[in-house]
Amino acid sequence: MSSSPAPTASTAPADSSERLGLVMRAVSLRHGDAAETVQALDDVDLTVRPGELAAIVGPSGAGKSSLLAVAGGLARPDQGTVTVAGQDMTVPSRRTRTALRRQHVGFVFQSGNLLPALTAVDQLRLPLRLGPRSTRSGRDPLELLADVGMTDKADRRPHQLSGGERQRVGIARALVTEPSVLLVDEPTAALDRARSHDIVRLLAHEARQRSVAVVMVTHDHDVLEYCDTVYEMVDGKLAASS
Ligand SMILES: Nc1ncnc2c1ncn2[C@@H]1O[C@H](COP(=O)(O)OP(=O)(O)OP(=O)(O)O)[C@@H](O)[C@H]1O
Repeated sequence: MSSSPAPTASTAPADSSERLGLVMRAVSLRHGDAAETVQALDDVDLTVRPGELAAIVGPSGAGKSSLLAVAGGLARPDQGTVTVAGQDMTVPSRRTRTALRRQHVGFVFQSGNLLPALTAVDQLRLPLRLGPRSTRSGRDPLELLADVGMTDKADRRPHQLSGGERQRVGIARALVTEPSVLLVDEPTAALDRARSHDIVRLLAHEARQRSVAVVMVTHDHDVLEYCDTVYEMVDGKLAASS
């Protein structure tokens, strides 16, 4: 783990480089109803700058998935502010949030979440077609597959790929629209130790190379050495890990 940039779970005003990444301030989210309420996020502050790979660790039920959902505009917080590339991800309109998400956010899931019928290169072409006009030029899918070491498997479907290869395609797919923020949920859950290291090294490399702010939820303490910052989440509260 490198020592810079320093963890920034603070309420200081965002500078211009912060604004290009992810900024969450005093964010709270409750699930449930009046009878039973869970405080999934409790006054969370988080800044992830472009080029930074931030890891979030913590026990099951701590609120990690809730944090990713709010950061990507999938859920609206009860309180607080969330910006991605300076855009407000908490606006009431679901349609606006979807458009912002497609333009500025990429998601990587546990096991790639690829569409079974599509070849690797078509997995990357699809978000370019679905995205807003500004993302349609995006990155060249074949070039991006080359960057993640998948050139020779561009025409394979997911069932013809290993777990690590599927995850590489999932990462390339998330990057093809040139997002400002990448939200990554347990990318190594289905991988052995060597593949896990490869994948997180790749994420760190891509974050720096493309100036993307990456938030990775993980249970895998083995891969934290590749992360710039590590946060711990417990009972909805986020703290910089010592
Ligand atoms: N839709 C929901 N309705 C009610 N409670 C929910 C809902 N989604 C999550 N919760 C609760 O909110 C809390 C935080 O859940 P969350 O999924 O964010 O945790 P997590 O840290 O991602 O857990 P895990 O590591 O097991 O995936 C938990 O107590 C969970 O039971």
